[in-house]
Amino acid sequence: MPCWEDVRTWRRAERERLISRRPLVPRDLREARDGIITDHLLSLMIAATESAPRVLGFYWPFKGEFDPRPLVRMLHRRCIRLALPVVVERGRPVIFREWQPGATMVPDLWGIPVPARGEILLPDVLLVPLVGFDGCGHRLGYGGGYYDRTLADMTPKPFAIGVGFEMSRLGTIYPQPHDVPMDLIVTERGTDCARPVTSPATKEKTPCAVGK
Ligand SMILES: Nc1nc2c(c(=O)[nH]1)N(C=O)[C@@H](CNc1ccc(C(=O)N[C@@H](CCC(=O)O)C(=O)O)cc1)CN2
Ligand SMILES: Nc1ncnc2c1ncn2[C@@H]1O[C@H](COP(=O)(O)OP(=O)(O)OP(=O)(O)O)[C@@H](O)[C@H]1O
Repeated sequence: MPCWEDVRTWRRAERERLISRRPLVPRDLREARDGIITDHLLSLMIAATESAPRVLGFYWPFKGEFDPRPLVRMLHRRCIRLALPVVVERGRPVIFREWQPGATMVPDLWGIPVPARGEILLPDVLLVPLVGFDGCGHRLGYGGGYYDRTLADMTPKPFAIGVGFEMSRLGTIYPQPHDVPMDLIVTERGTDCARPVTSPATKEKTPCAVGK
């Protein structure tokens, strides 16, 4: 494994490359791709499986991320509670504040809207945006380490679903000890996971299906 200094330099360049490619995809293709991912996630979440949430942590999309808002509006109608990550301190885990349709939003440090108020919740399933990812469920984010710190800190650990696009797939992200792998990756091609997953409900190890 290369040293962390080299990995950090490589990650910075890869992030820039991957983020700059996202807006180049024509809008109609992006919308179609988001629709397919929404359908995959909806089937995962309404099935009685390890990925059916009581409280779903999602994110407010920025920089061309998959838009989970149509999905969460459907889940809200099914009485699933929803929460958004809020950075309360740089370099610390995020908290999750409840979000409901029509909630008053305020911009965070990066201009990402977060709920102005709301109960602090502990999601049992988490949607995590991917800047890049590899076939072992490792992800590249924006470089702040927020999701890694948050997942390392949460007990019980939520079922983490990385959401991204096939164009962001990498051979490896050169995983480091602090990188927390996703339990499942969802792209427009389907679900992808190379390791056994632990159900938050049963804590039993279940073989991870690679379904397309
Ligand atoms: N939609 C969304 N919301 C989210 C996240 C996310 O990844 N996506 N977060 C997940 O963490 C948290 C916000 N964290 C962020 C961390 C860094 C940057 C960012 O763009 N940072 C630098 C580059 C950092 C570096 O390379 O050192 C930049 O301004 O370009 C943005 C958000 C919580 N909310
Ligand atoms: N659990 C942790 N405790 C302390 N520092 C951490 C932890 N997890 C990650 N970091 C630090 O965060 C920094 C960014 O890590 P990394 O490059 O993996 O970010 P990322 O996964 O792309 O970002 P994000 O998780 O915000 O999307 C690194 O310097 C790393 O050491």
